[in-house]
Amino acid sequence: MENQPQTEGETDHGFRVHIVTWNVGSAVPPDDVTSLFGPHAGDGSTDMFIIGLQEMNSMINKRLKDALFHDQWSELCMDTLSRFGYVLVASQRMQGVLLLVFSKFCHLPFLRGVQTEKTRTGLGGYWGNKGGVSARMTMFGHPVCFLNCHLPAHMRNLEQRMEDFESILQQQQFDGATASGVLDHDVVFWFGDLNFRIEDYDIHVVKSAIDSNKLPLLWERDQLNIAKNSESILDGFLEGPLKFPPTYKFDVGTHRYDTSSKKRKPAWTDRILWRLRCTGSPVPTHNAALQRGLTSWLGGATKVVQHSYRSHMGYTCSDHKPVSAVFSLHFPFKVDLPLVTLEYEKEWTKVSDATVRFTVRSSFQRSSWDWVAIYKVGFKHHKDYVAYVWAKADHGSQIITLHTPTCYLSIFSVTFTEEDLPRDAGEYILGFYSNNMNTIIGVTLPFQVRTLPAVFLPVFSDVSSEDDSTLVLLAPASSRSPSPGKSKHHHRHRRSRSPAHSNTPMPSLQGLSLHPRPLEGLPSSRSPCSAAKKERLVSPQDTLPSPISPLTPRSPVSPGGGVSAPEALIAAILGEHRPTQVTPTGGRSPGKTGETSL
Ligand SMILES: O=P(O)(O)O[C@@H]1[C@H](O)[C@H](O)[C@@H](OP(=O)(O)O)[C@H](OP(=O)(O)O)[C@H]1O
Repeated sequence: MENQPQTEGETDHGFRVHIVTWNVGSAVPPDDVTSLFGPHAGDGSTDMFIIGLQEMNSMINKRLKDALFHDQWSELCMDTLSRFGYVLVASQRMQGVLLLVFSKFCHLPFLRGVQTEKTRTGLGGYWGNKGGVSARMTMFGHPVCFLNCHLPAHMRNLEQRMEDFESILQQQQFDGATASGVLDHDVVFWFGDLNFRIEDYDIHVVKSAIDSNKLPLLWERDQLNIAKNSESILDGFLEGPLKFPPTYKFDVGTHRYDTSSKKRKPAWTDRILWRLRCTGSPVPTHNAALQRGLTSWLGGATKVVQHSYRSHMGYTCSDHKPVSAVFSLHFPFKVDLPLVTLEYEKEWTKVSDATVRFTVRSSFQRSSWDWVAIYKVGFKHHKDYVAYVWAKADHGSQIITLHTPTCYLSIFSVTFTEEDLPRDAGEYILGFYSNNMNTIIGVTLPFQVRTLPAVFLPVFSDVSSEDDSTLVLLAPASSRSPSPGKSKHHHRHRRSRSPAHSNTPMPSLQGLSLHPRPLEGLPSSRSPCSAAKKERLVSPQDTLPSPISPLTPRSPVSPGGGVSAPEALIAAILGEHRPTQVTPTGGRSPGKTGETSL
């Protein structure tokens, strides 16, 4: 029963995932899609938002434009969700089929091994008007896959739908030893315009069942419900009750079912299902006996509870209505030790103090193209930074190496230049981007930056504050002061190859003050994304501009590539203070994996 939908509002404190699917019928996006994300989109109760669209306008001129910029739907979703503190983690598009994965930024360090796939099934596999796009990752150590499909239309094509789904599942293979196929993941969410129809009844019977709210009559004639009893490929897929009317097909601009000459029968074409692997992923540890014991003791499998499954009948721009579902995921254990932790080295009371220390676990494989960035809360994706500096393994100044029972930790520092520092007041975070893992793998809590009236600020001197916790960053107007670069008191650690360096003379800085944000973990800012200085990242390797999608993995990463147990968990269970030692040479070398062991 635990996998059965609960009634809305039931108390549950899992990891909340909100999924939306919508066949947008080539429509231009409406001005506001906030309601798709539920009445509580901004209250931080949702951990991830997943959006699957089908039939986005993919005419050739539109696709060229979208290739140069983000498509309008992605922009709209990013604009909407970034206001609430959600960051785009993955996106995959195939012609009109799009998948967007957003997460609260505080979860980014624990979403690893992000990979995407796409499979064309249109025109015998040559055309991407139909098919599937997916994104997979481990969430706190547990492999989860999201698959958005657009299957063939029309009542008669039931068999083709099943064949296409099977072919998508077969063709989508991810790198890595575990969870290489979609169904190998502990949890799979399958959604989209699956195009299943209501059999037998004619259009009048279907419409009258809808009008008289006798939906259960139609459930038993729904092709997907019927197929679940006979098609082995559908084994294990679960779906909540269809308590909303069929979401297809409407006259565009109305709430009226199709009155065109096509006379399509209403159907629940737009669906959201989920599937759990029979046995969950094992608790990661080197000790096989310990692993078996812990896995069985902890229950082994991730549990999923559905909290709502509904349509959004108010939208009229497409011949389909959007459908959404909210789930909570209950992980038997969580891998929640960050691979990289960041901290401000000290109070940034002057420009030369803008130093960030970051601690890297030995098992994390660094790259020359990793960077530390300042992000304004409300940022949209990992390249939506205010500024960044390379965190090169060879250039970062290593401070110390600490040996712990399970690994060794190396501490480095990087320094932002005056030009890098935020000009806008607001909430910011620091993030560490891993090029190998193609994600932000370390974040700080948000901190406040306040602009102070520069006229009151002495040049290059600390400003006292009534509040002891207030950190004040001073930066004088250049017209009133020498360049800090020339000041012997304020030597700036300008990195010769810092991507954040600009040759353009920068406008003078306002006085800024940084305040540690008192709230723990949860982003609450709804401020729109900063229009502050943005510089395109051009790595020394790159001769071309950055990829169009900032989230396209540059190199395959290996899912399930060995996530070791959280020490605290093992220690707690074993009653030991010191868990089994994992040495850097203990067979846990991350190699090329995207999911580096702890
Ligand atoms: O645009 P695509 O991806 O090639 O496929 C079309 C799409 O599935 C439409 O929803 C469908 O219209 P209906 O929903 O009205 O059936 C149309 O059928 P049609 O050819 O009968 O118009 C399909 O050809």
